[in-house]
Parts: sequence; C-alpha cells; structure tokens
Amino acid sequence: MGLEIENVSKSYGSNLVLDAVNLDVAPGEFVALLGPSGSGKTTLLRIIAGLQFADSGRLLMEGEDITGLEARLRRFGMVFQSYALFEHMSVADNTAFGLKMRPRGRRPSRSEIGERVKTLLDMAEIGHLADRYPSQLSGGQRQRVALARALAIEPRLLLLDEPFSALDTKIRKGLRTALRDLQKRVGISAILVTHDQEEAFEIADRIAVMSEGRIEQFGTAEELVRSPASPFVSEFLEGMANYENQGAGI
Ligand SMILES: Nc1ncnc2c1ncn2[C@@H]1O[C@H](COP(=O)(O)OP(=O)(O)OP(=O)(O)O)[C@@H](O)[C@H]1O
Repeated sequence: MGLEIENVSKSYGSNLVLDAVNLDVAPGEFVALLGPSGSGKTTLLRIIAGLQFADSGRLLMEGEDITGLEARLRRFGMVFQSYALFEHMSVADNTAFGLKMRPRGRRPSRSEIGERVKTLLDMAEIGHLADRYPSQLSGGQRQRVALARALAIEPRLLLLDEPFSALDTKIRKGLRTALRDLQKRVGISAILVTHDQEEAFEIADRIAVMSEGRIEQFGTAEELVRSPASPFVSEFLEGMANYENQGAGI
C-alpha cells in the first residue's frame, strides 16, 4: 500500500506549482523526483512531509488519510541538504535524540536506545565516530549522521531533499551507495528530490520526471530511456547526458 498521492495541487498566488499530481510509492520502494529547477519537486516533498499543505487532493499512508495531519505526527524521517545537527551533542546523542524525546510510555529503555543507535551508526559506517561532535566531522560524515538520526525513530517513510548536493563528487558517490544499502536493509520506503539524473538513476527503483508542476513520466530508469513519454523527457535526459559527457556535471 505504501504512500498514495492523489490529485495534489498547489498554487502560490496565481502561480500553479503542482498540477493534479498523482504518485504512488510501494512499501520498501525508493522513488526519485527528478526535474529542472522550479518544477515543483521540493514543494511536493514538503507537502508529503506535512511542512506545507496542498490546496486540493489527498495523501494516504498505508491507507490512512494523512492530508491534514501535522508533520510531527506523520512519523516520517527527513534529511535535507543542510541538515542542522545539534552541535553541542555527540554523534550518538544526535542519533538518539528522536527516541529520547518520545513520551515515556513509547520511549525505549536506555539500553535499547544505545543498541539501536550503535546498529544504525555501524550500518552508516560511522560507528567509530559515535563520541565525536558535529564540528569534528566532514560534510559527508555529517550527512551520514543525519541519515542515521532520521532512521532512528523507525519512520514509515524517509524523505530526502538534495541531501548530497553540497558535497564533492567522490564523496557523493560513496554516500549514494551507503544510502541505497541502508534503505534496503532497513526496508523503508524513500523519496529523494534531485536534479541529478545520475543520482536518480543509480539510487531509485522508479523515477518521477517533473516539469512545471506535473509528472511527465513515472517509471524505471530503463523505461525512461527506452520509451520516453514526451519530448520533454527525452530532451531532459539527453541534455543531462550531454552535460555529463562534457565533463561539466557530477
Ligand atoms: N514559498 C513560496 N512562495 C512563492 N512561490 C514559491 C514558494 N516556494 C516555491 N515557490 C515557487 O514554486 C515553484 C516550484 O518550486 P520548488 O522549490 O518546488 O521547485 P524545485 O523543482 O524543487 O526547484 P529547485 O530544484 O530549484 O529546488 C517555483 O516557481 C518557485 O519559485
């Protein structure tokens, strides 16, 4: 069942930013929202997160209507480009934060929290950094902490908005693999916003190509390349490939 997005529209004044968007994400599936700047990717992700609300349409998570549910009640994990870690807390404490904040009845014991944090940090390959502070980490390591922290609360869905775009090429590639492995091992559904075709193709099971507030095509990388649904999709993918071949990209 996963996440179902039905006819979601959103305008800012007279600017229609999302135009009756439909999308479904299966349990355990990794979906990328790929498109040029201004196509509505971030707005759609923020609506899924509950940080913004659609003007019309519905969102269902595991069959539950979450359209009007506030963000903190959705149990979604989030990682953004500049994810603010708590600078005065160690990596382990940052990761444990969401669990420690739970009301007493739903809070795991100290030792359970410790175990879960250790497992996640090991899975994110930063177990050896548990006692460090964010200021002592590289950008890539910080994003690994952000990822472990987002997953610690056992979210129903993982939302990622250009999480690696501030990092350099080599580190980004390593993180893509780490993200993909972690997501599959945890078995969670995930949605990644990116304008980077290589990133989308490498990580996602299916890719939604967006343009001007609409999903032009939703399919696997192979489907998009083999049978693009519109001139926009073929031109967009071609443009990206040329850009990369010239050595200008990624
Ligand atoms: N708070 C806002 N108020 C007014 N217009 C907005 C607001 N947020 C976004 N927009 C507009 O909505 C459109 C879609 O923006 P959005 O950030 O969703 O696109 P995007 O595909 O994520 O782009 P980018 O890759 O540059 O982040 C843009 O035209 C943008 O200017």
